[in-house]
Amino acid sequence: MSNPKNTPQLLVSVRHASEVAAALEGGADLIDVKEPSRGALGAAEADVVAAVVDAVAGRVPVSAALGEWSEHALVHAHWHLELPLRYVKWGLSGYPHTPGWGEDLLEARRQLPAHIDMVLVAYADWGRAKAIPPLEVARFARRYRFAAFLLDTCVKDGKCLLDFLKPEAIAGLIEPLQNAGITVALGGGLRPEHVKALRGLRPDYFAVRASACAGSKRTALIDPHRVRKWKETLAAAFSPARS
Ligand SMILES: O=C[C@H](O)COP(=O)(O)O
Repeated sequence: MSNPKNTPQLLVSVRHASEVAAALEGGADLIDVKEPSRGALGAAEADVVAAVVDAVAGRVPVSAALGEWSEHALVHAHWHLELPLRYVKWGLSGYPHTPGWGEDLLEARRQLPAHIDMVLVAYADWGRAKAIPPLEVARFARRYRFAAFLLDTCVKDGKCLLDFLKPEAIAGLIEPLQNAGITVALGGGLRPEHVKALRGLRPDYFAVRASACAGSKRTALIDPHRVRKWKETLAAAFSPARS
C-alpha cells in the first residue's frame, strides 16, 4: 500500500541467490530479481528466481522482472508465476501505441495468481525505448487501479532518470498515483547523490541495481556497503525532522 508520509524504502535488484545476503545485510526492503545482461527488466530464469526466493526466506517481499511485454509474455513466465512472488513486472518497450492499448495487460493481470500484483512500468526515456509515454502509463495505472507503478529508464548507458524528467514532472506523474493508493517506485541509474533533488517527492521505493553493485557496474556483485549507504541517505533525507 502506498504510504507517502514514510521514509521511502529500498528495492535492490539481484541477479542470483548469492547476492541476497549482501542486499539484506545492507538493509534492502524488497528484493527484486532480474538478469541485467538482458536489459532493464531482463528476466532471470525461473530456477534462479526460485533460488532467490529460498535465500530470502520470507524476510522481505520478492519481485521479479519478466522482460519486455510480448503476446507470449504470460506463457514465458509460466514457472515464475508458480513462485511466491509479491510483484511481477514487464516493460513496455516496443509496445504498440494504439488508441486502445492495454487490454492485453489487463487480461494478463486477471490471469495472475491472487498473491502476485503486476507493476505497471513506465520508461522515462520512452522515446528511445519506443514505449508508451510515462504520463499515459500513469493514467492507465490510475484508471485501472494497478497496485504498483515503477518509473525507470530502459537504456542503461549511464544516464539517469533525472536526465529525462525533472523532479517537478516526476511529481506530476506520481502524486496522483500515490493519492490513489498506488505504490510508486523510482529507478533508473539513480545514485545516493540524486536523492537530494528528489526528496520533495517521497516515492514508496527507490529501485536500484547499478549503484548497489561494486564499481556501479550492473553486472558486478551487490556491495552491502553501497546498499547501506543508500539506506542511510534515505533515512537522512526523509527523516521527520526534515519534513
Ligand atoms: O530495479 C532496478 C531498476 O531497474 C534500476 O536499475 P539501475 O539502478 O541499474 O538503473
